[in-house]
Amino acid sequence: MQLSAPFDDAVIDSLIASRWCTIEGFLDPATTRSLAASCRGFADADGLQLAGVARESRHGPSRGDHTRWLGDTGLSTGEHAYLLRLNALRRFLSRGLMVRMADVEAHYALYEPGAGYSRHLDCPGDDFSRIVSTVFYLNENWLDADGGALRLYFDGEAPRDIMPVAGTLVLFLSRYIEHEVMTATVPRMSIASWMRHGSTPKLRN
Ligand SMILES: O=C(O)CCC(=O)C(=O)O
Ligand SMILES: [Fe+2]
Repeated sequence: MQLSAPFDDAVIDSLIASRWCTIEGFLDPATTRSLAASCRGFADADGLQLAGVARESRHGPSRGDHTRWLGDTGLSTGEHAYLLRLNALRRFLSRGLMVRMADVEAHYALYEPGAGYSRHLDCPGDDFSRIVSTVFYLNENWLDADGGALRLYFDGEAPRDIMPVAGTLVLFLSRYIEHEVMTATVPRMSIASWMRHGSTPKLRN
């Protein structure tokens, strides 16, 4: 797959109609594998930190993932490819949704077995600078029995579970979709990203 492969207009239609969608094969398998190896490497070298909400808050959502922001210490080839593709998607969505998203922020996340992230919105307090949330999954050979779904909640409808399978990118409108990371029985790796209005400082949580 080319990094410059076009995105399907159905992505825009789904985001408008349902406020979420998935893109399969967002990156090629080799790049996806290299990102998984980097995430594992950071974990092994103590290069991930317990995420902000877990460290700082006794109220609000509880969260057990360990994270590392992309770009804090330069970019690997795989990270560069990921951010190129994500920024192409940001420009595509900005046009399609007619919302100016100027910026992305992205972090690796590793959930060890038993860790989750309770039901929450990605817009803490009154900060609505995050417009679109995306999560790119890095887990090859994931089984339903491993758990670890991302559960999306909707008013008056059954929740939807997305399995964190390598190559899948899930997208949703940050302001509207409450969601939860269910615990897994094996380590669960991803890159969570947000497309934002560019005018406010990054949230870093
Ligand atoms: O990993 C996921 O599926 C979702 C992560 C999430 O909700 C977050 O980082 O805010
Ligand atoms: Fe979230």
